[in-house]
Amino acid sequence: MTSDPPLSDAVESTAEDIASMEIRGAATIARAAADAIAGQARETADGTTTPDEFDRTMRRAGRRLYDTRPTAVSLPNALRYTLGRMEGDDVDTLRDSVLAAATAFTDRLDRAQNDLGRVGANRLRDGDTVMTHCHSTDALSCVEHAVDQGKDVSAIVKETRPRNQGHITATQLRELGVDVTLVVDSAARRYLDDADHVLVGADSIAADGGVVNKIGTSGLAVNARERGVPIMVAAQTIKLHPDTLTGHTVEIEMRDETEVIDEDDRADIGDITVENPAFDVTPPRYVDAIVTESGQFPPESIVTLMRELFGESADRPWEEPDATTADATGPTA
Ligand SMILES: O=P(O)(O)OC[C@H]1O[C@H](OP(=O)(O)O)[C@H](O)[C@@H]1O
Repeated sequence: MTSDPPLSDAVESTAEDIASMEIRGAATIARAAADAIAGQARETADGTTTPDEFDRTMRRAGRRLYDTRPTAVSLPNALRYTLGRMEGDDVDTLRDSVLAAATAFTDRLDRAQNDLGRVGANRLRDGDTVMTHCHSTDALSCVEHAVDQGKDVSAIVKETRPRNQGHITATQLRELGVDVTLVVDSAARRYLDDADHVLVGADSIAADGGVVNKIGTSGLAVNARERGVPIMVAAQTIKLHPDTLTGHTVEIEMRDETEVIDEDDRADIGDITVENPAFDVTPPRYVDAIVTESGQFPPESIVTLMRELFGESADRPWEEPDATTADATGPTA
């Protein structure tokens, strides 16, 4: 039996960069995955490949990308869109169908983020202060549109340990001309009295309206509710997790402990356990609005939009055609 040929550099390097978080953020991961699938399609359609081999290689590329990070559903949704539209009886037609789907997908991403930003901006008033957590391009789009509308917006930016994505948020908000106050995560409750909104993104949204986002979001939301500060989640519809329609839960990624403490410090402390969950689940009752490119929704009604977009269940085109569909389950927070 011959072994499978290596996957393209586009897929291998994208998979490595997603796993190491060189490429990060749910929408950015989705775009990179679609581009990598297009790169694989171009490379595989080299004139010697059969249609069956093309199909098998593309699915293998999808699996390589799928296996990198488990929580952000934008990645499998990008694979659903691109591989799910692969069709044709010859390799050129198969390749062209994948390339067209990848281009359509990335165009939709741009439009969705822009449309969502306009909706989110309507919730922000002149003079408002938002508190942010992590770095979300969807959330920043809302601020950018508010600024474009001439509104003066300020931000309290949580650092977001362990990887400090708050620094990226602070940099990009400054580029928009927004006044930024950077705080450590544990100072959030103290500064909530100065905030008019909590504004966060999402990695996945479950059918019950639960929001899976960077670890610390749920605690922030509980504190914000106690202080009466509304919680707005900016999430284009590729963040909707169709497997949750059929009762599956969203797997929470556990990352390496060296992100939390370096090996020397750890050795000095002695025998301890270090846990590093990347995400948590904010129950729908703590979320005021989910802002998408299709308008804003109370979390309890997001399931309607999810059914419209995905039907009752979602395909897994990165799997072999005869593979069983079991396994989107995993530990949840
Ligand atoms: O798609 P956009 O809004 O850019 O990002 C969505 C989310 O992705 C990030 O995760 P990570 O930093 O990749 O672990 C954050 O949790 C952020 O809210």
